Amino acid sequence: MSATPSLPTPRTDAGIAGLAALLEQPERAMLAFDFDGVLSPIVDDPERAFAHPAVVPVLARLAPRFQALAIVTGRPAEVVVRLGGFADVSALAGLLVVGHYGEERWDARTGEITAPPVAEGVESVRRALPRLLQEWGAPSGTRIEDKGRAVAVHVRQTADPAAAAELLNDRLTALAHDHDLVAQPGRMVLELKPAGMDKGAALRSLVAEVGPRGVAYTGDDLGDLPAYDAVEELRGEGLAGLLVCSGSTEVTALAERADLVLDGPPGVVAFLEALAARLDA
Ligand SMILES: O=P(O)(O)OC[C@H]1O[C@H](O[C@H]2O[C@H](CO)[C@@H](O)[C@H](O)[C@H]2O)[C@H](O)[C@@H](O)[C@@H]1O
Repeated sequence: MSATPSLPTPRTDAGIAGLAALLEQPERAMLAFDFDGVLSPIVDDPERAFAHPAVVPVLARLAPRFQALAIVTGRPAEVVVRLGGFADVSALAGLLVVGHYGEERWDARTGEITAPPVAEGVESVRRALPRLLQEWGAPSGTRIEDKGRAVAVHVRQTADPAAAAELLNDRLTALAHDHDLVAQPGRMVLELKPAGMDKGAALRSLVAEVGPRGVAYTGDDLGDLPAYDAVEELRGEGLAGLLVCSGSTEVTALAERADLVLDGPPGVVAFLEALAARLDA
């Protein structure tokens, strides 16, 4: 017989209260997750960033227990649904997926995506980028990811990602501003996206819609910091909150603020399995 996995103890009082609220009233709590680096291990090719194999099974165990499960991603919602394998999983029929930092919403029941029109600047940037990257001397391995509603420039596959980011990030940020876009830094990536939406606004909007008493958010990257801010604000408004970090050596800003730091996507899966086991016990 296998032993029930043990739940880690959050390192803050607020986190201990947040986890207790999830365990005491899961039917009044929402679990929200980032995708890349949290539910899916970081890989070189964004198109191959499939969810950790244990993610769908454990989310399917948790879904009937919790008021809501949500994914809040910087990716297009459709991409995350595909890479995650979330479509057509009956236990996940209520899964909430918001893409592009909250601009897009996937409906699990119909498979449809709701979104505003694409910002004009995105098309101009998409056209200009290949030539500009060449002019700026972007090193071999620099990759453009056309996200439809945003454009990302990846340096993970260059020989020296830090040097490539040093060369490109200020230029890309100026380019974003010239086209009424904003620059969103991430793990060896800089994204040019429309202003006005971030994961904090997206999470608050989900909380307003679902109405939980407790919320846990798990992130790993700089784009998740506004969601951390939102959880802290919600705590101030009386909700129980748990800040979870999928830890890495690439970004440490979340680990400094988190109640619970886990060891990357395998650590996130182990935590969710322990949560499910505790609720099943
Ligand atoms: O909000 P997220 O779901 O975390 O999306 C953030 C970015 O994730 C992707 O890039 C990251 O993951 C890639 C695949 O593992 C990796 O190659 C890259 O270095 C990471 O930055 C995605 O490609 C970006 O568009 C997202 O903005």
